[in-house]
Amino acid sequence: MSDILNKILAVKADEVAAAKKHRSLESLRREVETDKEARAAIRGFEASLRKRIDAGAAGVIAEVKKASPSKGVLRADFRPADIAASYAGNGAACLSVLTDEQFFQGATEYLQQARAACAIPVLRKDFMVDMYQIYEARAMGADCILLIVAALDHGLMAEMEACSHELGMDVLIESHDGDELAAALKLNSRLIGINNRNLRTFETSLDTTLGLLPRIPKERLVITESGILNGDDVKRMRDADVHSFLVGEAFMRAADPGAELSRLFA
Ligand SMILES: O=C(O)c1ccccc1NCC(=O)[C@H](O)[C@H](O)COP(=O)(O)O
Repeated sequence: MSDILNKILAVKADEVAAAKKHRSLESLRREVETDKEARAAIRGFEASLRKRIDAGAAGVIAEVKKASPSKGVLRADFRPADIAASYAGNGAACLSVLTDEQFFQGATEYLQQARAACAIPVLRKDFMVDMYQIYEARAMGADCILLIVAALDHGLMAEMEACSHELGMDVLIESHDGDELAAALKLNSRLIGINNRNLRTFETSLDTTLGLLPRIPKERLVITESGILNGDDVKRMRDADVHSFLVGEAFMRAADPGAELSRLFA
């Protein structure tokens, strides 16, 4: 069955094949592994979230996303550097920047512009299907990558996680149901994302996070993702002891994304 997630994954496989023709994995790997300056400049993604949470605040991963398959264009006047500076100035712990072009109107340059405009860590938000993209993520300056359990078999996911850690990046493992969560918990990363949105149907419910929460050991850091739209949503999560949030649409639709972050998480 070809749902949107399958379509995205098929396009990704083609994109990676094309990228490898342009530049080999060996060449990309060599650049990443020998760039000591870039390695030293990696910003700690998990550390930034934990710092906020330990101080009693929410750990907000603020998303820089022009458009999405479920909602279309969210922000026509899209200036990643301004958005990033606005988020950082209003208490975001980290950024998530869409680099997928075809489905989210994202770009590698947007990640680079956003990261250069602030001092907080940046997640490359894309659909990883091949080891090549892990090196690509580091080469473009990402501090963290996303692995979506629904998109990967366990062996490849474990290999991608190990490689990312070796390169100094943190890894956010995303799941949406009990089986995916069980697979996520077999990995080493402490960052466990629960996506409230079903990526195949777009149905979104915060009950997804609340339902899976009791199964997650305390040493993992739970990040509730998608569908956080107002103060009641934030309160519902914080009352359940969930203090990390990945938010896109609510900020992207606001005239001033940073001011909206500040208002939502006041
Ligand atoms: O957002 C979509 O329409 C979408 C469709 C298919 C795969 C992934 C998709 N979104 C990625 C995300 O998970 C969200 O960008 C992120 O969690 C923020 O969600 P929101 O606050 O609801 O914009």
